[in-house]
Amino acid sequence: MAVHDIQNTASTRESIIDVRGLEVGFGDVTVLKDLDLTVYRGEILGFVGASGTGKSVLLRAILGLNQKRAGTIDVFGEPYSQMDERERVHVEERLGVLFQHGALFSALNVIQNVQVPMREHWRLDKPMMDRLAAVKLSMVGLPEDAALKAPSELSGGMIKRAALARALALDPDVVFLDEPTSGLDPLGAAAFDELISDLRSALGLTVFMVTHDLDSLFSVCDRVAVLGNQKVLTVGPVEEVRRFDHPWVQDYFNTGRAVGRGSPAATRLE
Ligand SMILES: Nc1ncnc2c1ncn2[C@@H]1O[C@H](COP(=O)(O)OP(=O)(O)OP(=O)(O)O)[C@@H](O)[C@H]1O
Repeated sequence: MAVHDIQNTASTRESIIDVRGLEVGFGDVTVLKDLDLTVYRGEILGFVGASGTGKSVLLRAILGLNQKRAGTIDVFGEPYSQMDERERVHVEERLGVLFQHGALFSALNVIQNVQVPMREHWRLDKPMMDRLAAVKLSMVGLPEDAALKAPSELSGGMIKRAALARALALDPDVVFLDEPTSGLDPLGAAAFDELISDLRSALGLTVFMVTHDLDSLFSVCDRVAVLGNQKVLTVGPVEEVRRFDHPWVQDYFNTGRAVGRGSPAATRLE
């Protein structure tokens, strides 16, 4: 079945990630099949679907961390799987990732965490890396004294911000966010959404955001893609996607649960 693309703007916008006919599975289990999805430069794309449908599997497949069985994934117009090592490393530098729960290295302090990608990809002396990492921490709104703290000393919101600073370490074109607001209180989640939106405007970022958070979809996402039946069922502006005739979509968006952040109803969706 072809993707139901409510707002097909392919002719006018630059595709940054183009997934066609993707199949990913593990052993006897097929998680994704015949999946098509395009991410356009400069947009914030929200990616939703029931728990366990394969949102993180897709994110990891795009990053080359999950093997695909079939299909193509083009990143910046080039097929990822056909790149040589040098091209792949270059593309990796343009993709920042905030994994679910932040995934900071517990043995490193905050500024050292931010410097991990810099050490892997760049040859810079320590004073320069310290200066660059400090800029990233300030961009995500962390106070200066957070730099030398261990991850265990940070609040949930600060962990997300530190992980975002690490995702931004190499000045990427695209950031992948896996459930960035999960575990945050309503105000913290709203502040994080605002930060994403501000960074997109300031840096011209493209954002691929896996989320369960309805408020994020309505407040910051330009388009929303829905994963179901192993593929993208529909993609478009949230106000149109919410009208898509599919039981999960109707249940998720339109059963009175798409209400304010932090309400008991909204919390059930986390
Ligand atoms: N490395 C792996 N080996 C085997 N099965 C896997 C692997 N990674 C993911 N899966 C399976 O793929 C399915 C989809 O997992 P995934 O984490 O992508 O779901 P999700 O949509 O992100 O869920 P949630 O919203 O709960 O985070 C699950 O059944 C999961 O067990």
